[in-house]
Amino acid sequence: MGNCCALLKSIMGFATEEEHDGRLPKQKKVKVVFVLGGPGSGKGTLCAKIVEQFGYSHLSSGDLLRKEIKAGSEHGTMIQNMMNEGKLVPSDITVRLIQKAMQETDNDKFLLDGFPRDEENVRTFEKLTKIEPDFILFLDCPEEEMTKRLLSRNQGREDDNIETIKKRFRVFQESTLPLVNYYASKGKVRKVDAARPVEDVFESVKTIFSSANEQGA
Ligand SMILES: Nc1ncnc2c1ncn2[C@@H]1O[C@H](COP(=O)(O)OP(=O)(O)OP(=O)(O)O)[C@@H](O)[C@H]1O
Ligand SMILES: Nc1ccn([C@H]2C[C@H](O)[C@@H](COP(=O)(O)O)O2)c(=O)n1
Ligand SMILES: [Mg+2]
Repeated sequence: MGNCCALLKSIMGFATEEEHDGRLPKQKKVKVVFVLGGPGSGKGTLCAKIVEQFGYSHLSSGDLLRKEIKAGSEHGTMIQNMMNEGKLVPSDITVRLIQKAMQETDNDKFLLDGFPRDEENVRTFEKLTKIEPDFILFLDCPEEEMTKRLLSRNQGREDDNIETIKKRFRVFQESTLPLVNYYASKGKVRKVDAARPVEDVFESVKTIFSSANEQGA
């Protein structure tokens, strides 16, 4: 590797082409599950349970972005403005945060919660990590139920207000659902009815992860 590439890698925290091959730097071969669903469908709630039972590490892209805002990083204000508008943050920023978190986590199994959200997220993730997801867990829930959950979540999220929630639903419909359909056409989507009580949803999720374990997926 040339000095220039090494320098770029140390500054930007990403691997050069020759290091890729489906692995993170340090030759880490990883399993990735994308956890998708509308705002308030229960992604974070279910991920916490999957971590406990199946030993994955949970990376929420929304949480990583919120950490950037809190840390007062270079992009913090822009990220905050985008989030308050229910818009998506540029993929380069989100993917680098995910990549860095994966590199810093001593595990080879990751749940990417709320990622990818659009086609640009997918393209950037593939380009920078060369990782293909094992499968997509899709939490299917009607907007009416998700709205009720978000308005009573009470975690101090500025985007949990009815105007922003409507914008987030629109982004989900227009940018994220087409991705779910794309992965479904490749047989990669495991869809769960998420409008039921948490324990019932988790029963379905457990079946999916147990079967993935058996198949070595
Ligand atoms: N199956 C469920 N039934 C009832 N309430 C639920 C269920 N799953 C999650 N909740 C509650 O709904 C709220 C939203 O859940 P959660 O934060 O897990 O959703 P999310 O998909 O991660 O949302 P976001 O996309 O906004 O991050 C939380 O208050 C959570 O406790
Ligand atoms: N891949 C992502 C994930 C999240 N964001 C932004 C936009 C979302 O409205 C916000 C909150 O995400 P959540 O915690 O609900 O998953 O974060 C993004 O731009 N790109
Ligand atoms: Mg969440």
